[in-house]
Amino acid sequence: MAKQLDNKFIRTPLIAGNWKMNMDHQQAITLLQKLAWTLKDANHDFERVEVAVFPPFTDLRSVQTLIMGDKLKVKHGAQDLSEHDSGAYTGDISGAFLSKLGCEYVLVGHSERRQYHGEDDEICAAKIKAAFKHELAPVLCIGEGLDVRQAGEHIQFTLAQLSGALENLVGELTEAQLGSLVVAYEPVWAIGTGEVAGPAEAGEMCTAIRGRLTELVGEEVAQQIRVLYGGSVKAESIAALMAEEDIDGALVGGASLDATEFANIVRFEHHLMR
Ligand SMILES: O=C(CO)COP(=O)(O)O
Repeated sequence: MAKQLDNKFIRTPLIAGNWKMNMDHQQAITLLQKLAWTLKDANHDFERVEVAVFPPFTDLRSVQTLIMGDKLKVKHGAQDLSEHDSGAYTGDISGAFLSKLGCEYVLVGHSERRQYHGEDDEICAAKIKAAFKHELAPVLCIGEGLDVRQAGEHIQFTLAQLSGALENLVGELTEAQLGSLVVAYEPVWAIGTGEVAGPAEAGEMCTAIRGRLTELVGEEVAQQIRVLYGGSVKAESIAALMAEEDIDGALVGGASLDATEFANIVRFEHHLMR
């Protein structure tokens, strides 16, 4: 979320861990407990840097129970949702169910869903709408593949994904809803490869995303929307990324499965003593 100070919006950094298809519900409890203890020992200020985890669907009830029971300040979300509320959609998960499980966020259009499940901008738009309907803040994932990057067309490609998902929705959403949106720039060539985008390159893209958001929703709302970077983020690379003006956090994959490493990413301002 963003706070207004002297007519300037201060966006609270968000460090989010996308566990993907890893950690059953028992492993999820162990990982989340270790993360919570590590951050508590470091006196982490969750108001200063927000922390969220995105476990597999089967873990969400266990995660919700642990967070509620131990009053943890870690937030949680889901990795996907159906564009439908209920009905004959075998295997799909409704945003209504996710909201009941305490989810505050939901990923929409992750590149792996675009790749393996054929999710396009139209489906992403429908999922964003469903997310807001069920009071979930959507995290819209966009980003180019290696071929597009090598062709030097990565900025227009990524901005087209952003516009494709949002432009027909803007008139139906409130400013509060739009301001709660999160956009995650995740260049596909950096996901799972160990090749993190350089801060300048990631920063340039996120500034371009902020510019397109301004065109779509206006300056005031665009300044509230957090733009994250994702793609091989590690404790050693996060600080330089966060120094970029339009990067408000990270969507972390592999490194989020290691509580100490992820806690060091969260504590990017002052890494934990190893
Ligand atoms: O896809 C990602 C997060 O959603 C990034 O994954 P990695 O951090 O493993 O590259």
